[in-house]
Amino acid sequence: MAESRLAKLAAHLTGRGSKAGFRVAVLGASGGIGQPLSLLLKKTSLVRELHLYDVKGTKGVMADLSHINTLTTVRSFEGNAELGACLKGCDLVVIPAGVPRKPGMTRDDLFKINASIVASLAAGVADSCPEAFVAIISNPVNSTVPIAAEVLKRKGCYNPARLFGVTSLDVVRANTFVGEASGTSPERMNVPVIGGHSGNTILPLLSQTTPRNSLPEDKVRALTNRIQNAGTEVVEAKAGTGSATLSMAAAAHRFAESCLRAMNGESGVVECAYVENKEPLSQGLPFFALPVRLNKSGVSGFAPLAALSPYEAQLFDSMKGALAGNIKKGQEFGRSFNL
Ligand SMILES: NC(=O)c1ccc[n+]([C@@H]2O[C@H](COP(=O)([O-])OP(=O)(O)OC[C@H]3O[C@@H](n4cnc5c(N)ncnc54)[C@H](O)[C@@H]3O)[C@@H](O)[C@H]2O)c1
Ligand SMILES: O=C(O)C[C@H](O)C(=O)O
Repeated sequence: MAESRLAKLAAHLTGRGSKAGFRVAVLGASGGIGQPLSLLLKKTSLVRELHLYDVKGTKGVMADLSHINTLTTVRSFEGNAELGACLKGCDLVVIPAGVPRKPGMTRDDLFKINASIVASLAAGVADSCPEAFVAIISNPVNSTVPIAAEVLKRKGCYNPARLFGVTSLDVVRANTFVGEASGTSPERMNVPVIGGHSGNTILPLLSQTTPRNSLPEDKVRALTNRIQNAGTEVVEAKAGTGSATLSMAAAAHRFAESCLRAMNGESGVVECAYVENKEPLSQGLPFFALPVRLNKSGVSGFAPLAALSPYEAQLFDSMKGALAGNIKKGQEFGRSFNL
C-alpha cells in the first residue's frame, strides 16, 4: 500500500505516467565502478527501482545509498542464489562485474577470469529478464559482448538490438581531449568513436566532430593516440590499485540514462556503442562500435557517418585483424561455455 502511494507520488513528481521509471540492475555493484554508478542511478529520476548484485558487499552499499532522498528504491542481492531474484522484471542490466587491469596488462589478459563471469551473468539474464537491455562494461569488451551473444543465443533469447558493449568512456575522453585542444567546451564537443574498446581498435573520428575542429594533422595524430591509450594512462596512474572507475561510472551512467530515455519514448537518442551489425562501415566485422539510434525496442538504426579520412582508414586497416580475433575468441568461448 505504502509502496503504491510512493509510486503514485513518483509519477506525479516526475511528470510521467503511472509507470514511473524502470527497474535497473547493476551486476558488480560493490566494485570500483559499481558503487559510483549505483550512486548516479539512485539520483536518476527514470530509475524507479535499483537492484544491486555482487558476490559480496551489496548490503552495505544499499544501506548507504538508501539514505539519499530520492524516490528510487534500492534492494541488495548477493551470491548466485539471489541472481534470479535480482534480475526478475529488470528493464536494463548494467554489468561492471569482473577484474580490472594492473600496469603491464592488456585488456585481453582479463579474458581468462572475466569470460566466465560474463557468461554466467548472461545466462542469468536469459533465465530471468530475457527482454532486458544489457549493457556490458566488463573487459575485454571486444570479446565479452560476443560471449554474451552466444550464451543468449544458446538460451534462445538473443536480441542483437538489446545487447551493448559500453564504449561511452572512449567518447567522453575524446570529447574532453579534443574540446580542450580546440578551445571548445568538452560538454559541447561530440566525437564519434567507432571500432572496439582496446588499444588501436578504438577509432576516434576527429574528421567528424561536432562542432567541426580545425586541428592540424600532427595534433590529430597525437590526440588519437592519447584517446586510444587513455585507459592505460589511468591504470598506470593508479599504480596497481585498478583502472578507471569514476570516469567510467559517469560514462556508463550517460549510456544507461540514454537507454532509459529511449525506453521512455524519447526520440532522437543516439549513443556510440559496440553492437552486432552489418553496417557497411563495419567492413564485415560482426561486432563494431558505431553511433547507434535507440528507441523502446533497442537499436533502431545507425546515425550516418561520412567516409573516413585517409589517416582513419589506415588505422582501421591496421586494427581489423585484431578486432576480428577478439570477436572470434569470445564467440568460441560462448559456444563452449558450460551452461
Ligand atoms: N568498458 C569500459 O570502458 C571499462 C572501463 C573501466 C573498467 N572496465 C572494466 O570493468 C570491470 C570492473 O572494473 P572495476 O574497477 O569496477 O573492478 P572492481 O574489482 O573494483 O569491481 C568489480 C566487482 O565485480 C564483482 N564481481 C566479481 N565476480 C562477480 C560475479 N560473478 N558476479 C557479480 N559480481 C562479481 C567483484 O566482487 C567486484 O565488486 C573490469 O573488467 C574493467 O576492466 C571497463
Ligand atoms: O583500461 C582499462 O583497463 C579499463 C577501461 O577499459 C578503460 O578504458 O579505462
